Amino acid sequence: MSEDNDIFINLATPDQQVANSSKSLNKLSGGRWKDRRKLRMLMDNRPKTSKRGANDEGMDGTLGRNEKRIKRQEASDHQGNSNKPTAKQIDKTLAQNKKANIPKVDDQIVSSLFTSNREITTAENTNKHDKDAEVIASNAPLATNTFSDLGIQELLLSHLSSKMVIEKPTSIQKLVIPHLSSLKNDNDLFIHAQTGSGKTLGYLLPILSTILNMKTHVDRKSGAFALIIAPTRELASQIYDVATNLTNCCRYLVPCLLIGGERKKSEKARLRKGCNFIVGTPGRVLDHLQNTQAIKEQMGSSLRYVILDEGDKLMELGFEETLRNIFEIVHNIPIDTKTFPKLPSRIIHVLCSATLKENVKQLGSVTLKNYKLISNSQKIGKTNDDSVVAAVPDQLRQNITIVPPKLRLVTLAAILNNITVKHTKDSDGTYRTMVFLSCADSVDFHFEAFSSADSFHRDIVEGAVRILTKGCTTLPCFKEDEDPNVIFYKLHGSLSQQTRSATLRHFASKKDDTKGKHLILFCTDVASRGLDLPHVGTVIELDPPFNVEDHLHRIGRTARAGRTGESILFLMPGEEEGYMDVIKPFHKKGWTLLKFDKDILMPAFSNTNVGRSDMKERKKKDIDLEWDTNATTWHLNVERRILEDSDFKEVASKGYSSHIRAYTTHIAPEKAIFNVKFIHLGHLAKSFGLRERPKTMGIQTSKQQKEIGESKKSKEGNKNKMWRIARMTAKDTASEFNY
Ligand SMILES: Nc1ncnc2c1ncn2[C@@H]1O[C@H](COP(=O)(O)OP(=O)(O)OP(=O)(O)O)[C@@H](O)[C@H]1O
Repeated sequence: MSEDNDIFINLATPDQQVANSSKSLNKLSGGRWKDRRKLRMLMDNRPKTSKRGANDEGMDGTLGRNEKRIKRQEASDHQGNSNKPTAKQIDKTLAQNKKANIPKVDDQIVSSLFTSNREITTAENTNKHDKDAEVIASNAPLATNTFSDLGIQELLLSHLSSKMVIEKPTSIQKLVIPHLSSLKNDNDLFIHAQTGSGKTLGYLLPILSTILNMKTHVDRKSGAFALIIAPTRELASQIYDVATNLTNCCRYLVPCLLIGGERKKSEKARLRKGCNFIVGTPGRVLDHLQNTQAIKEQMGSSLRYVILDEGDKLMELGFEETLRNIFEIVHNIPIDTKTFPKLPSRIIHVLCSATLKENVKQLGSVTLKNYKLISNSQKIGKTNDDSVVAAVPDQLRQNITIVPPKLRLVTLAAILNNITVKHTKDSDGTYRTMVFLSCADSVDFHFEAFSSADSFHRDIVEGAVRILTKGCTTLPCFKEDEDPNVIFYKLHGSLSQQTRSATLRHFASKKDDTKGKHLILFCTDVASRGLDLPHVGTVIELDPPFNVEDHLHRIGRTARAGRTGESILFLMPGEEEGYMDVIKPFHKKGWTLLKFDKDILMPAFSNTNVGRSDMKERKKKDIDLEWDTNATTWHLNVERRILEDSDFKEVASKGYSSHIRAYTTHIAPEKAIFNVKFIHLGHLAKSFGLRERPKTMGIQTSKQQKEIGESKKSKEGNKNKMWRIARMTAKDTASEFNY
């Protein structure tokens, strides 16, 4: 199939064909969208009073609006075409609009959100969630076992129960703790378990317990017993926090954190003072091993455990060489078995991963000797590249919504609105929502779109954490005279380490300024791995994940350690609907298909009155409680901001362009599902508040074309040009999008 053929797949829909039969329709531009709509309806022979269908080609003919419209159409057809406007009438209406001095908006066609959308083909949910079935949380602590049964040292037992409120082990801890605590088992370990099943305590507890059980005097000068390496700074910091929490019961043992973005000098000073657990990212750990003498001295007599957390991600991010170098140095440090005879006589390697992929096996062959695989084999599914991935926790409620590209932003607003209404109005509990996006620029756009519509917000962490204040109306449930109770956050790899850390700290905090609020974090996949943020209630995947593992890790930020949680995956109509077959094996408990209009937009935009941002006070006659009108007004407010604010327009254009480029990086086996050629790019631009695709994406001015001497390429369509540019840049920038 040619590229052109592919591209046109999503352009023609039955409604459009009808609409396009009237040539002059395409010429409608300028004036108010309502006037153009009226005119368009007149030309379609629709009665004046008719409302737009929720989704003219929507799922199951949703809401019956489409049906009603067709009936009206049939009735008027029956009466003959006497109502059909003549070309003269159309010209007259346009002239009247002109005469009335109706402002033109950039001379662009402001398309409606609810028309010309691609048909949703999924009529039936083939993996339906059974609401009445009994669900046992699969990553919860076990009722019948205790840490004492597993031989955990007494000091630690009382600390776990009194200070950390952890009483019973999870299933993976039950398997790992005895193995790592016993001197008889000196084979390496491969820990493979569901998200949120407590892997961190699974390896930290037995190591600390073994050290305390030695009954030998130990302090920070005794040396480093364990080296723990994680792929991201956030995850390394989190493991460090857990280690610090645990060692609060024996403060003479000290953990140390080595991550990029922090001052190396102070890390060196800490290493010189002595530490017993080194936690870090691969690059920084290697840097110290090569340049800081103190770290090697720390490891001389004591190092017995090397842990690689999120092994598959370490390999995916290209750390193999760095890890090889780390191991070469570490293995060359001679072990003194006499000082601590009750520790293993060799270094035990532990590899943690929720995925058993070829690259992890490769890492295993570099690092593990005679390893034992510890996993919960009943909860495993296979991906299309034959990797084995732990399935979704049973108690996680998955939802999927198929949303046309034009409606993605407003549907997201509606979901955030509905969660805010449900969880913050009558509760003082904090509710956390994470929204996953494909790239940093898209995170920036969504953060700005929701948090800085007007002056009603206050920065808490400069440019990355914003609390909304009285008067803000970015979500339909906000009332001008009430505090919105919402804080927005953003997190991606282009922010400084200080900002990233401060943002996560605030998002995770349980203090007064977050109490009773809805905390909403827009983030890239930098937040998908291993992060254990307290009580994340909902995970929204606005952009589809780049592979199944990422999907499972993203949604794994909720429903952790037996708690409940829900996630919502956005897919676009058409090829993307096929993604449900890809993730089906991992969702043993099924999912619920949400209709974007009936289940999401209607509850958010009914019985409210979204005011136009360009009108201070609304006249009574303008008040329209129809949900679709409110949704359209909300979207037009965003579009208007973009037209008026050139900085915001740039953020939106960058967000859109990077989003498209990121989209082209979907893995080869999923290209039949996620292919930029299938997307209606103009409609997608709308979800970034843009009324047309940014020119820089694929349209070169004639001057630019001359400059680069590419006159031949002028024959190339805009869409193909953009696709070509995207393909060219995708290769170089792939990693930038995920992190
Ligand atoms: N035995 C337990 N009882 C109750 N809570 C626990 C227990 N063990 C761990 N937890 C809690 O469970 C949460 C998840 O733990 P952890 O981050 O180690 O999971 P994980 O398996 O590493 O998840 P991921 O694969 O997503 O990284 C943490 O908040 C932790 O405090």
